[in-house]
Amino acid sequence: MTNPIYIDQKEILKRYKQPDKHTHKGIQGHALIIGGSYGKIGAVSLSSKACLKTGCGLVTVFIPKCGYDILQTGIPEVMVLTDNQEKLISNITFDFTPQAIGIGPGLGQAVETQNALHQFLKINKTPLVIDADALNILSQNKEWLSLLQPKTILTPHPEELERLIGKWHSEEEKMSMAISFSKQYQVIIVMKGALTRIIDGETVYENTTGNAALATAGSGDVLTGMITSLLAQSYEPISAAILGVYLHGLTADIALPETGYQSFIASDVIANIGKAFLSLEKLE
Ligand SMILES: NC(=O)C1=CN([C@@H]2O[C@H](COP(=O)(O)OP(=O)(O)OC[C@H]3O[C@@H](n4cnc5c(N)ncnc54)[C@H](O)[C@@H]3O)[C@@H](O)[C@H]2O)[C@@H](O)CC1
Ligand SMILES: Nc1ncnc2c1ncn2[C@@H]1O[C@H](COP(=O)(O)OP(=O)(O)O)[C@@H](O)[C@H]1O
Ligand SMILES: [Mg+2]
Repeated sequence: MTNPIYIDQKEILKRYKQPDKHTHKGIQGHALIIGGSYGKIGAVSLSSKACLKTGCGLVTVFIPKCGYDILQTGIPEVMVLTDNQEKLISNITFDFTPQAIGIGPGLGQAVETQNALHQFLKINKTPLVIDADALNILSQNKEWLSLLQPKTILTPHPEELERLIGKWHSEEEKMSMAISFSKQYQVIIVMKGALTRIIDGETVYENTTGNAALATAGSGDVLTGMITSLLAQSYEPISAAILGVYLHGLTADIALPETGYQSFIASDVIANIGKAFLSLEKLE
């Protein structure tokens, strides 16, 4: 493995763009988050709220019918489209053009949902973040990987990564398998874990923020929303991944003195996104 590029303040300030003071919600990016199934609507709630709080102008979710009231009352700022099915997604349709899509949090892996993902991937040309069950479905149908647009962002945790690229026997082997996979399918891999690395072909980035407080349900769903938001705001895919991972980790570093490791939850990531952005502005 070549030496990684550290994702630190210097790397972030090269990429971070302050919003234009004349901007408006119509040009600040419209993101679509697709996911959820019965019992896992929370994953979409977390992801879509994080998406809004990371600065895009509009967020729509596409979820099964059972999540409609939950989303509309829980996060009134988010717009909601529903599938025909009550408990799962079976046919992904929407009548607008988002600037970025995040798919997978809480999605489940029902056969109908697998078919819906397949049909979606066949026609999708929008910048895309793929997480959680959407990754698991791809792992079971590896021939669909060739449908992905170049620079699609995949965000696996270690178990999802293993399902996707196969078993490794050493850290070196893991890295070389991930690099080969990234090159073969031209995808960006956010390899999540206690240490998060981002693979873009031969180039490897290593994050410097975050701590064990992030080992909590839904923190990855939040990351998906954050990266999708940055992608919708016209960041290049690699910059959206780098900035998203850095800000996500920073929220836990900022909150730790108040929450400790134990009481920090995914909603605390969302609550601290503002402070994470403000700390970048101070550095400029
Ligand atoms: N509130 C909600 O609705 C939540 C929904 N979630 C959804 O639940 C579905 C299943 O996702 P899960 O990730 O829980 O299930 P998975 O079966 O994909 O992964 C869980 C397993 O992965 C391994 N793992 C995870 N992080 C690891 C690390 N850093 N090092 C080593 N091993 C690690 C562990 O063995 C763990 O038991 C997804 O769709 C996800 O989005 C979860 O995100 C939890 C919260
Ligand atoms: N010990 C840790 N130190 C730093 N970051 C961690 C640690 N454990 C988990 N994380 C981060 O938390 C997130 C967990 O994502 P994921 O496993 O997908 O959670 P979920 O599916 O529950 O939302 C990832 O961004 C990961 O890098
Ligand atoms: Mg996850």
